[in-house]
Amino acid sequence: MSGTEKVIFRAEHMKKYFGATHANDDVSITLAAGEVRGLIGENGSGKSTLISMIAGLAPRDSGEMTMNGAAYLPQNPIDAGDHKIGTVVQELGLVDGLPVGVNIFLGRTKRFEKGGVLDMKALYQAAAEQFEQWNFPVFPVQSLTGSLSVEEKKIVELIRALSIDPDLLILDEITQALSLNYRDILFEVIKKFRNDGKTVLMVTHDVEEMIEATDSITIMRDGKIVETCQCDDISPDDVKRMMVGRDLEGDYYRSDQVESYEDEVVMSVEGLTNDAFEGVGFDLHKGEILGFCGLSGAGIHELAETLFAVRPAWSGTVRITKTNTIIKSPRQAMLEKMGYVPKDRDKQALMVSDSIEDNVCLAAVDMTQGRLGFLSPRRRREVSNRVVKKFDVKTKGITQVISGLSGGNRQKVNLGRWMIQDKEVLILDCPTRGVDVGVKSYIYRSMMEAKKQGVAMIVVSDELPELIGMADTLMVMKASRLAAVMKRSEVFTEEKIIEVML
Ligand SMILES: Nc1ncnc2c1ncn2[C@@H]1O[C@H](COP(=O)(O)OP(=O)(O)OP(=O)(O)O)[C@@H](O)[C@H]1O
Repeated sequence: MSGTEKVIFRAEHMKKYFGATHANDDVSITLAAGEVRGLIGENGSGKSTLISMIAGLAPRDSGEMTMNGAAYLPQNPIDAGDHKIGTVVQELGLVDGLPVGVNIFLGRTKRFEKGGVLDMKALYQAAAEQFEQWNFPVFPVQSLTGSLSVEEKKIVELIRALSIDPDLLILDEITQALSLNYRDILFEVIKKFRNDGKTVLMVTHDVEEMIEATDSITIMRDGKIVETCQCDDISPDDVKRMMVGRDLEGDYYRSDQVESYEDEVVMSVEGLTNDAFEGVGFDLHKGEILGFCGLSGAGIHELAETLFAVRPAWSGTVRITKTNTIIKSPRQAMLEKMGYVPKDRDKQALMVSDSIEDNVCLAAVDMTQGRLGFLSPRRRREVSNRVVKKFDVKTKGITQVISGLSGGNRQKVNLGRWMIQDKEVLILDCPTRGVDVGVKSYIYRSMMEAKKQGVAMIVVSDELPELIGMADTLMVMKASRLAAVMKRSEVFTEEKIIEVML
């Protein structure tokens, strides 16, 4: 920032330890009014830790902060809100058992009290108005929050942060949870903040997106800030190099432009229907990467759940052709050599209070049995260490509890525990959500290796470049139905796909 700009927020010499881990090591950052600042760094570099201290979620060990010119030491997120700082954190921070409207004003319901009683009608009305004010479709504000999708929950968190009328809005990896239509609305919100002279601090692992959306970028590495640069003078490769401290070589995605897989059909889906989609049918071939995309509400994430029988089908079948088995439960799916990585890693996939070892071995139980069929502690350790090593999980060891890992490192465990197994069909819902550029390219390489060995993959994703870069076949869903099937050789372009999606 230049010397003439008004400083809105300042943090100086912030330090935070978790045991021996120095998560923030003398971090200083200054944000100006009307500035959109990006914060980027590898998984575990300390971004969320910094945000937690600013948002009043975690106390600092040392360091000073000011907000709007006054000393700032938030006791909790409500206190941060009172100082005009609104934050959307990386992990979902809503109470599932409360209505959407109540979550939006949680801890701030006093203004809806009349004679000591909450005026729920006024609260719901105000919640609906918040959605309208920011041009989001109004969600059912009286419904329980637990009934919403991951994406919808993120929007509720965003609306909650916006409802405090913040001078500083902090967004920790929100875009990766959103489909294109909601991303567009979010970018309009960010523009409005800039135009109104307010400030945004945003974290995303998508370097191109960050350069597009922000004015300047602060880069973190190993708990320290290494650089802050203006977006006008910087390329995506520059940012990546500063993040990892070296050049990242090679392309992310596969280079061939023709679909390539075997004739053998490994899974056949017919007329699959439930509350989220209708009449979905396709064949999945050995070694095929089959991508699914669609706007929010198209049903792609629910389809992934249904293929693995986590969500019931009302009609239709998912059949594994080799054994002619119709999949009716996740257990049966696992026995039929299927694996599933859900989008909601903390609620649907991982046991966050348990260790890396327990989480790996739950999914890879077949690999951890000894000769007599009992669980072998030695094999459990071997398999867990293999995941940590192969996926470069930043941790002190396999006994570390998942909740102590950064978001991206949790995702590495979530994905790695399936990818090390001898599976024939993998269903990957947003496989690279929250992982940094280096790990992303490793995941894509692992997918290509698995493909060569004949593993068939269904990749559901909100990232079109990822699907365009990796899929043999792309299925575009619209309004709960399959709207188009495209082959790699037809050359997928974002324009073509978006045209079908809209
Ligand atoms: N509650 C905790 N207990 C122990 N260690 C923690 C805890 N929270 C974070 N850490 C450690 O602090 C370091 C920084 O983590 P942080 O979540 O800030 O990284 P990040 O840059 O946000 O990563 P990501 O991109 O993966 O979200 C990591 O090594 C992480 O394991």
